[in-house]
This record gives sequence, structure tokens and C-alpha cells, in this order.
Amino acid sequence: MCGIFGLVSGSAVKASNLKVLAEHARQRGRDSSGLVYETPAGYVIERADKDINWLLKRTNHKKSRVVFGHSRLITNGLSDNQPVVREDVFVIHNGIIVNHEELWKHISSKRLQQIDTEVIAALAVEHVKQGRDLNELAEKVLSLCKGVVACAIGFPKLGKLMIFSNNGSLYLGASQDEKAFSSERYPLEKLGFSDIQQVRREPVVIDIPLSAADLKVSDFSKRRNNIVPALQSNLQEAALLEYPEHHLRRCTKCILPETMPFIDFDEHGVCNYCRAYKPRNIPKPKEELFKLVEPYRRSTGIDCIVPFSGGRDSCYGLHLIVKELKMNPVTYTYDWGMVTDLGRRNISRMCAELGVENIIIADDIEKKRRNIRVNLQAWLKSPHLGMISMLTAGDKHFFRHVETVKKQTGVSLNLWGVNPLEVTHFKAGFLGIPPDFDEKRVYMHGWQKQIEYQKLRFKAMLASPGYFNSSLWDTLSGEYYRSFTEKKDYYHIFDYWRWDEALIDGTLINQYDWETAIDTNTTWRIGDGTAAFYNYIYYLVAGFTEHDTFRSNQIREGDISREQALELVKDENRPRYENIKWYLDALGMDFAEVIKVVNKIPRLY
Ligand SMILES: NC(=O)CC[C@H](N)C(=O)O
Repeated sequence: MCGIFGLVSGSAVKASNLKVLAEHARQRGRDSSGLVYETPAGYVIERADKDINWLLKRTNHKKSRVVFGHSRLITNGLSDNQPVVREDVFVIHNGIIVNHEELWKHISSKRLQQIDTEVIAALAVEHVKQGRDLNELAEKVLSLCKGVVACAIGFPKLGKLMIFSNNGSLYLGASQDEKAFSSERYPLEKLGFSDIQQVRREPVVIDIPLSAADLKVSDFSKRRNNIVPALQSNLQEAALLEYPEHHLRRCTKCILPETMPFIDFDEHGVCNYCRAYKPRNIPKPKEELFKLVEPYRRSTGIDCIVPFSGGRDSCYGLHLIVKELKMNPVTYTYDWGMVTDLGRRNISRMCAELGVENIIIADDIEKKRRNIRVNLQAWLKSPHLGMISMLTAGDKHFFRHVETVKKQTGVSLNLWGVNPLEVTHFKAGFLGIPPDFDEKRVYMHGWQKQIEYQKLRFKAMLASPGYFNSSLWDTLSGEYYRSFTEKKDYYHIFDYWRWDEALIDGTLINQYDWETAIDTNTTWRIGDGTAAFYNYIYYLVAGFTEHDTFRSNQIREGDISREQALELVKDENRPRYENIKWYLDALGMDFAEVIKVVNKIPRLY
């Protein structure tokens, strides 16, 4: 999640080395930053709600033998920052402690900050005060905290630094006169360390210059936007959301309605989506996959990359990869500012529980959200169901960074946990693209199709000039990577394991304490901050959502009956006030204003 790093040297640390470590940490989050460095007058801590590069230039650590840093993707406690300080201890932490509120009940000292990381600092202070062995601290922290903890705890008055993790997102490089740690292996390799170890539960204690002086802390904070809005309840506002019943004609076999783009019904009332359907949830023998991955297995270190959104399918996929396939994966997450807090917490839960490293590539979240905002403003001027994809275009860089992660880890095998029943032809259908029933998942799109798509979209963009804004490059380049990067060495887990909803939900919730949403009963796409909003629009205007397409596929697979599907979507299509509000808050848009415009869009029925 965040990037943490540090250098401990016999002489002044090299600025160029520090730059390599900081630059890589920045890839993992850049909402704010912090540094700790040693000076003759003691340890100085500087924190800023700015980029780590800004802080590095501003701070005077040229002569320091010890420098630690944090490049943060803020998940908890907007007004606090890392390193977190309590008394004589500082902590830099990557991960989310999902039970931190609960833990405070068992800590005798008072909570002073909002950030989850503070419990680690409080436990450390308590531990030292009780005169306990420092080595036992790691086990204590890890046994109490749920969720990823990959951290460094500094005790300047003892001349010690301790590092440990419960998921392996921490590496230590050592040479004769220098030690460096980082959230990932790659920057340490770049620095030329030949001796690199992954640090897990067994803590590593490093000597740092002893200092009797108190920690000197300074903050630079100017942020005005709340980039981690909380879920809220407001009955008055929620009442603005409409949920009209309708009596659309539906397919007699599945539940797709007549407003579905390109739908037609035969004389029995069966739709073309049903007629063209080829069952997808019929797994091949597992043994085939075992054979296919055999050449990629390694005796030590990671052997595959698991693209990991934190949603139910990638979470269950990870479970299978570790527990059944017995591989040693690293997860990869792209955070573009629309991963919900719940999604982030579920990533943290799964990685901690399975002891799996998480490589996160976090974009410039404020910028990405600004991009969505200008596109939503343009959309609201000329609402068009085929243009909703403009609001989710920013996440396509996910595909570009798969390649970054392959390069940086030197691992080529990708194992995807993509749900085979998740096909949403209608999104492009509303733009005028007919469904391609043979389409394969994830990595398929030809030139011709792209050109056709871009032409239609360009035409729709002309209806609202606001679309021609600075985000266009981000959209187009993301789509380019999505469609045209050469894809190899990948397999789909659900081609070999049947996708079974009850089993998946049960496993995740019971074995991993996986969190579900407060405003819906579905477990699908609850880690995606955009889904509640666009499904609201689809339902209101067209009378169906993604859920109708998904449940229809389940009917065709013989998994559920038509009656069950109708009942399920009646519940799943209900407007999700809390998440729609979160989405608009994150974009800095007014809920009532936006919803009033959406409510006025002419219906397709
Ligand atoms: N992304 C992270 O690893 C976040 C660390 C910590 N939970 C914070 O908010 O600072």
C-alpha cells in the first residue's frame, strides 16, 4: 500500500541512493509524505501533505547517517501523517490495521490521533516502558493487529530500529557499510545490493545512532480536499434517489428487458443473448493448470503475479492460488482513487491472512478524481448511457502497470481471478456497438473494433464540449494499454475452478472475515467506488443494471431460476445512497445537484 524505506550507513547516506528508494516508494502512494533523519542535535521528523520529492528537496539531511521515509496513500486519518510519533518512538507503517478501533480498548494509554498506525506506536511505547525484550514486540503487534502491518519502529533513545511484516511487503538489503529497507525488492536490486532478504514476522533489529534528545517534529499541512471521505447517512438526501418499478418486457428465459441494446426476442420470447450463449462456467480439469504453471514455479521467492482489486473474485482467486495451487504469489493492485475504503481493507485482510506481498501502484489520486469530475460535469450536460464509460476510463492504466510489475519483479506469470459470468456488453451497446458474443475475457480487442468504438464515442463527445479536457490523454492512453499491449503468460483461475457464488462468499466471509457493504446485499463490485453511481443511472434510465446481466448469465448456466434472479435484482438494483454519496464527495460534487440532473434524464421506456 504505502511505500516505506530507509537507509542506515556508516557515513552520510548517499543522496542518489535515497532518491532511488523514495522514487520507488512514491509509486505506492503520493498523497503525503514524511522523513526521519538524524542530526547532531537529535532525530528530526518532517511531514508534509505533499509529494516525497518536495520534502526531500526541502529537508536538510545531507550529513545524516540515517534517513527513513514514507510515501503515503492515505487510508485512515487524513489530518495525521506518517511517521507516527508517540513519546520517544516513531513508526512508519504500510498497510491497514482493520481492527485498530477495537485494539484501543486493550491499550492503557490514550488515543491521540485518527490514524490506524498509532496503535503500533502505543504498543511499542508500552512495551519499552514495561522493560520487555524488544524482540518480543513484533510478535505482540502482529498477534493483535488484523490487516497488513509492514513497518519500521524507531527507538532513538535506545539506538535501535526494528522492522517486520506479516505479509512480506518489506525487504532488507545489506552491504558492508550500509543497510537499506524498502517495501519492495526492486529498488534494492537497483541500488546493487546482492544480499537482499524478505522480512516477515521474524523482526530485524538494526543499530542506529543513539540520541538522548527528544524527537523534533514539524508538519507542513495545507490540504483542503478530504480525500478519504467517510460513508454517511442522511435520510433527506437519500430520499432524492428514485427506485421506480417498471413492467418492461423481459426475455422469457433470462431477465434481460427490452431496453437492452440490440436485444430481440424470438417467437417464444427468448432473447438473442440467450440464443447465442455458450456456457462459460464449465471448468477444465485442474490438473491442466497444475501442468501449465509447473515451469514457472521457483524454489524460493515469488513465482506469479495476481492482479488484485480487492473484489470478491480476485480475493477468492488468491485464496485458490495460495491454498490449492500452492503457489507463492505477489498481488498487484492499481489504486486510481476509486477503490473503496472497504476494498482497501479487504486487500489488507487477505494479504495479511495469506502472508502475501502486495505491490500497489497508486496514481495521483487527486488528479484522477479531478479527471472524473470534469468528465461527469460534461456528461451531465448531455447525458448519454453510452458515455458512462468515460467515468471509469481512468482505471485502464491498470493494464499498463501489469507490465511495470512484471518488469520490476522479473516474474512473468499472471494468474487472474476474473468472473466468467461478468460480461457487460450493454455498456458499449448503448454507444451503438453490437454485442460480440464470442469475445474472450480481459485481453481481447482488435484495431477495427477500437476504431469503430472511438468513432462513435467521438461523435457523442461533440454533444458536450466539456469532454475535450486535459483528461483525454489519460483516457486514450489507458485504453491503448488495455487493448494493445502484447499479452502472454497468463491464465484464468476460473477456467479451472468453477465459479460458485455461495462457496466464494462463504469462504471469504468465514475464513477471512471479509467485509461486506453496508448499503447492499450483493458482494459484487463493492470494492469499486464507481459502481453504485453508474448502476443508479442505468436502472433509472434503462430499467436494468449490471446485476440483471449477471443474474441472467447465472440462469443460462443453470445456477439459479428466473424467479430467483428477479428477486435478487429487485434487491440489488436498489439505490445505494452511502456509496453514491461517497463517490460524489470524493469527486467534490454536490449530491443533490447531481442527482437532480440524473433524475431528469428521459427514460428509455
Ligand atoms: N496505504 C497505506 O499503507 C496506509 C498506511 C496507513 N493506514 C495510513 O493511512 O497512513
